[in-house]
This record gives sequence, structure tokens and C-alpha cells, in this order.
Amino acid sequence: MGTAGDSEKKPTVVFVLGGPGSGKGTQCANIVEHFGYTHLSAGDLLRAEIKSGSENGTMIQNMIKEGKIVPSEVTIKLLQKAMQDSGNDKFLIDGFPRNEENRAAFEAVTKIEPAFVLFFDCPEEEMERRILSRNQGREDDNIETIRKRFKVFLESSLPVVEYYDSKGKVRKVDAAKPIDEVFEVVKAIFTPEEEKVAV
Ligand SMILES: Nc1ncnc2c1ncn2[C@@H]1O[C@H](COP(=O)(O)OP(=O)(O)OP(=O)(O)O)[C@@H](O)[C@H]1O
Ligand SMILES: Nc1ccn([C@@H]2O[C@H](COP(=O)(O)O)[C@@H](O)[C@H]2O)c(=O)n1
Ligand SMILES: [Mg+2]
Repeated sequence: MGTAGDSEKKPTVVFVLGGPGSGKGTQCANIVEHFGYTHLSAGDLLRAEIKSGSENGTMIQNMIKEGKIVPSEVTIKLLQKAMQDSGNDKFLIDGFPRNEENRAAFEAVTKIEPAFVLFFDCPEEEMERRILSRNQGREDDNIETIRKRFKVFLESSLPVVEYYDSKGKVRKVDAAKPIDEVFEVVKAIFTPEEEKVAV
């Protein structure tokens, strides 16, 4: 027999993955506007946690400076709280899961499987150019940390994309194109088949 909690409808989750600077945050803002999702960037939540003066702040700050992945326990708690606080039931989870530990822990704790994984594919040189001209004052947007982030992306994050690809869940987008062109492709992915009109 199930408990009342078991009968609650699970939220819809789309994981948004891609290398540093591939345009995840930029495209998520467009998706929110058109499709009513709530955008949760794991990186933004971790940066807010540093600013809040939390006991984990120094640890998170040091890991971000080194381009390392913060333990799942910390990030998942932040994601769960943000999901609860939003009042929505559709989420774009940007920059998570970043490694196998993130992936397995999220599944074990929340029992949520993503509807699909939006993957922004972009060459490293283009991502580097974008980050170096971003000017948002991020402590990890310097060439030394960028190189470390690229290494972590290749070694730890791409295997997560491959895992979901093997389950047929990855929607890969060429993210090297201009912002509007990338969004045209993204829009088609989020538009239900029955709403697509023949041209
Ligand atoms: N398709 C694009 N063409 C050119 N510039 C872009 C494109 N998409 C995003 N940008 C710019 O590149 C920079 C990085 O984009 P964004 O912050 O969305 O990337 P991100 O994937 O969220 O990066 P991170 O993983 O570091 O958070 C921003 O300055 C953004 O305006
Ligand atoms: N699941 C995650 C996501 C991010 N981090 C840390 O934050 C840094 C910045 O992330 P962005 O997505 O905003 O680029 C990232 O390099 C990690 O240090 C994390 O630990 N776990
Ligand atoms: Mg981002």
C-alpha cells in the first residue's frame, strides 16, 4: 500500500548540460519565457549559497575556484529547496548532473528521472571566447580555472551525457550558432508534436 506521498505527481525535469560557456543559461532564459519552466542553475545556487554566508560557503568557493564538483549532498539540497519554493512543477536543471555521483545521488534521493537531457554541443575554442568576454565578475572565468573546468567537463560530465544517450534521452543541439538560431532548434524540441504546424 502506498503512502499519500507516493501518489503525488512527480515534477517534470529537463537536465540542461553542455560545456562551460556553451550557452546553457542564455537558452534557459528563452525557454522560461516561452514554455513556463522554472530555471534552476546549480552553479547560480552554489554562488548564492556562498553569498548567504552559509557554513558550506568557504568549501563551495574553494571548489568553484578550482573548477571542482561540489559534493552532491550540498547541491541536491539546494535544488530540492529551490524546487519546493518555486511552486512550479516544470524545471530546467542547468549544469546538473555534472558527474556520476551527482546523477546517481539525485535519482536515489528524489526518485526523479529527467524527461530528457538538452545537450549544448560547442567547440572548446568558442566556449573559451565566450567565457572570456562574459564580464559577469565570476571568480572562475579566468583562463587557469577555465582550463580546469574544460578538463572536468570532458572527464566527468560528458560520461553523464553518454549515459543518458544510451537511454535515448539526449537532445543534442549545435550550440556554436548564433543565439537566435540555437533557440529555433531548442524551441522545436520543447514544442509538442501536435502543436507543430507544417510550413
Ligand atoms: N549562441 C551564442 N553565440 C554567442 N554568444 C553566446 C551564445 N550563447 C551564449 N552566448 C554568450 O556566451 C556567454 C556564456 O553564455 P552562458 O552564460 O549562457 O553559458 P553557460 O553554458 O551557462 O556557461 P557556464 O557553464 O559557465 O555557466 C554569455 O556572455 C552569453 O551572452
Ligand atoms: N552540479 C554542479 C554545478 C556546478 N558546480 C560548481 O559551480 C561551478 C560553476 O558552474 P556553472 O554551471 O555556473 O558553470 C562549476 O565549475 C563547479 O565548480 C558544481 O560543483 N556542481
Ligand atoms: Mg551558466
